Amino acid sequence: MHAYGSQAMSTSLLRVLMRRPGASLKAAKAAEWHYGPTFDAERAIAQHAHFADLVAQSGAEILWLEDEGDGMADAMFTHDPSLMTDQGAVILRMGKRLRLGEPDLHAKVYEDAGIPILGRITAPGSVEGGDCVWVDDKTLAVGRGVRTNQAGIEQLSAILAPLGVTVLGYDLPLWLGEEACLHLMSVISPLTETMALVHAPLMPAAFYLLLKERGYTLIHAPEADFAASNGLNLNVLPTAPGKVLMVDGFPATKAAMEAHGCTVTTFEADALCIACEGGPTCLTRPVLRRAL
Ligand SMILES: NC(=O)NCCC[C@H](N)C(=O)O
Repeated sequence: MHAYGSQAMSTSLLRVLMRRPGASLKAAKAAEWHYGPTFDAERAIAQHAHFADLVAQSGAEILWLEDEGDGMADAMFTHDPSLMTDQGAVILRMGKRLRLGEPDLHAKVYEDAGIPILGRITAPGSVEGGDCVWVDDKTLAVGRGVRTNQAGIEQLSAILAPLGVTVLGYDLPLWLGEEACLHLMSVISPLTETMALVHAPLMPAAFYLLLKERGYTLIHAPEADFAASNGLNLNVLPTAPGKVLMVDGFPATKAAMEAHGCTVTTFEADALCIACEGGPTCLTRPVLRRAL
């Protein structure tokens, strides 16, 4: 079996790139990184360790990056600096200035692991992984917003065209402003190949309609949970179809997924996810997903 490859969001997670937060997170100033009032680096590190245990227990092999003090506090959100395809990785370029160094970390991991790199997004283009959603294995939806721009979408489209992949760009709203993190994945988490948890009011309308046309079942996450969690109730990681990891404390969202047959495991993440604006999908870059 190949040790890489994924053009899906919810098939079984077999291999994943993660970065263990450490010295850089401890040194991070919340105001500079736009972290919220519940930020506490020591607790975030402990919560990340528990989350990583759950990922490992799901059966996924974790490729680890270590945080030894390079100053890249957000690099624990490994979903964003690269994208995986069935043919290899694409190295992205971050829209958040403080994160510009991260794609090189991913390029090195892939080179060391013998995973081909298909291309790289270059200035003035920017694309973050959190803005990319595989609708099916030949259709990639990309949110155009504060983090991902039109130049980036055009570059990504050219890199993926030889794979027969169509890239569709959708405008995101500004919502809480330029400094905040609103990715396309902030308003949708695929749960199976045809079911997703969504926050419809912030979804690009044309994207919402595309999913309905494709026969997706859209589960509307309770709006009170979305507001209370800074949107992190919605950011759930499938480790297999219908089997997800989610941030603890939002039972109504959990119940909505369970009512659709999902198995949901929660972990405490107030200091990690809610404070740092990134959930379980953001903390993981799937390297290998397969339908088993
Ligand atoms: N895919 C994601 O939604 N990633 C979350 C990234 C959070 C990080 N603090 C950021 O602002 O980029």
